[in-house]
Formats: sequence, structure tokens, C-alpha cells
Amino acid sequence: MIDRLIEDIVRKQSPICVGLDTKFDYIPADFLSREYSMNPLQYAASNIFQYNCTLIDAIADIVPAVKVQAAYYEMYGCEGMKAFHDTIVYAKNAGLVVIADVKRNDIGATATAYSSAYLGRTKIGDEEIPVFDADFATVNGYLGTDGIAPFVEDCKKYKKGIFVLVKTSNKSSGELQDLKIEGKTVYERMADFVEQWGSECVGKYGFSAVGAVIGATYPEQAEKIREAHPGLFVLIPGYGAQGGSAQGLVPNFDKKGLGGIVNNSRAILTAYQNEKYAGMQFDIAAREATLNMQRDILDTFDKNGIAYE
Ligand SMILES: O=c1ccn([C@@H]2O[C@H](COP(=O)(O)O)[C@@H](O)[C@H]2O)c(=O)[nH]1
Repeated sequence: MIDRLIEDIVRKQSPICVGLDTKFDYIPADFLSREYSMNPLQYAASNIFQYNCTLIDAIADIVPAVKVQAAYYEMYGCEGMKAFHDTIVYAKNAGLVVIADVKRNDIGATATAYSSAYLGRTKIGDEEIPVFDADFATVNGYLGTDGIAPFVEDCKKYKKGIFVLVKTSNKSSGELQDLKIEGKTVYERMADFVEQWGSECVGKYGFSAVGAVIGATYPEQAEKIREAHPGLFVLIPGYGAQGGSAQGLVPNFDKKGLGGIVNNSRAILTAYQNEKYAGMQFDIAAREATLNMQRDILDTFDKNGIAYE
């Protein structure tokens, strides 16, 4: 899957992932269904799914991937998780790579169950059934190797990928991640682990399907990690609403524009509320915002001697 993601990034000249952190409140009133016979959670979830489908149709030709943030579906209960599942199916059918942002982990046995849910198969009798069946999942590596191994096994078996939290984009990420142990920060040690965990998952472009999450808000830290780990593929959240800049993304990428994919959720989902896109329908505004992000990144790449071949 890592090779396909890289090929789609290059083909679309777009190292961008649109984040489907779809809150009911984001949906414009004139898009809401007039079908009021459902309970409130069903109503919210069914509108979220319709919104996602319209948005996916608007961006599928200009980005390689979407990231579906589970929190915004879990908050609507079972109906929300159905919308999560159906959104994954819809996005895959639209030709997109799907990252399930679930940040899962636990002790080995339980991590195996999580991995079956999001990447692998659930065994019932003789049948092995794909459940959410995303292409990538985000995971938390802080329980250590036994909590990650089941995900890595499913990456190998089903050609999937994971992104392990290394240096997160949030303000307080340094409280723990920047602490030093024997001369290295915790995030640097985590990056070492990620390389080790993914050593048998390296694809034809030299990047492993076991990648890292590094926030766009921490370019200096990204530079350090990149120097130590040239084969680490990075999911980069934090561009847009969190203030990460295109220039700050540069350390993650090699001169061919490879090495990462940049997520943007709220600034695309709610672009129609931005005066820059005033009067546009939400899907048209989302497309324009995505194209502007692409221009911003490609112009910055150009200034830094980075270009897709
Ligand atoms: O370090 C991290 C890890 C994950 N995220 C997630 O990415 C998106 C960012 O949303 P924006 O609206 O573009 O800020 C969201 O799903 C986060 O949970 C992150 O931001 N930082």
C-alpha cells in the first residue's frame, strides 16, 4: 500500500490527504436532509455520510488519500461508526487510499483485535471477514513492541500500512515526547523503534509501510528525524487550522517530493465559511481550498529545489 500511496501522490502531484473530521455542525443547513423520522444520532450520522460522499466526489481527482478521524464518528454512537465504515467504502470506491485515524494500541492480544478491526480480518468460524478494512491506521507505539507487532503482521499479510505517533502536532506534545533519555529525546527513540518495526515492510521506493506521525508544527524535530531515518514515510497533520506552514513541511521530503503526506481537515471541511470562498457551495469551496493548499506546497517545493519526476 505504501508504494501505491507514493505512486498516487506522484501521479496527482499532490502530497495531500483530506481529513474527514466531519462534525454535524459543519454541515451547511441547506444540505441537511428533510428526512426527520430518524432519531438525532441517526440523523446526524446519515447527513455526515452524505456530506462526506459529496466532498469525496469533489476532491477525489486531486488528492491521493483521505484520513477518516474515528473520534468524529464514535461521538454519534453505532450510527456514527456505520457512517465511518460507509465513508471508508465510498472513498475506496472513489479510488482513494484511506487512512483510519484511530490511534489504537493495547497489550498484544487486544492490539491483535484492534488490528483485525481496522486492517486485517475478523475470524468467525472458517470465515475471515474484513471489517473496517482501511488501507492505513494510525497507532500509538507507547505500549512497546508487543502492542505494535499485530499491526505490522497485518501490514505484511494484507499489504496495509500504519503511522505510529512520533512527534505529535499539539502544543503540549513536548511534555513527554521532548524528554531526554540517554542523550536522545523520547520522540527520537520512538522514531528508532518505528524504523525497526518496519524493517521488513520496505517498498520499492525505499519507504516502509510502517511510517510515523510528525506534526507540521515541528519542522526542526522533523529535520532531526529525517536525518536519522531517510526511509521513514510520514503522515503530517497540523497544516492549516493548527498553523503549520508549507515551508515547515520541507524537511520531511526528499528532492523528488517523496517522504510524506500532509493532512488538512478543518480548513478544508469548513472552507465554505471562509470569506475567501464566500458564496461557494461547501464541496466547491473544499476543492478550491485543496487546490490552494496544493499550489502552496508545490510552490514551496519549487523554491526548495524539490520536484516530482
Ligand atoms: O499529531 C497529531 C496527530 C493527529 N492529528 C489529527 O489530524 C487532524 C488534524 O486536523 P486539522 O483540522 O487539520 O487541524 C485531526 O484529525 C487530528 O486528530 C493531529 O492533528 N496531530
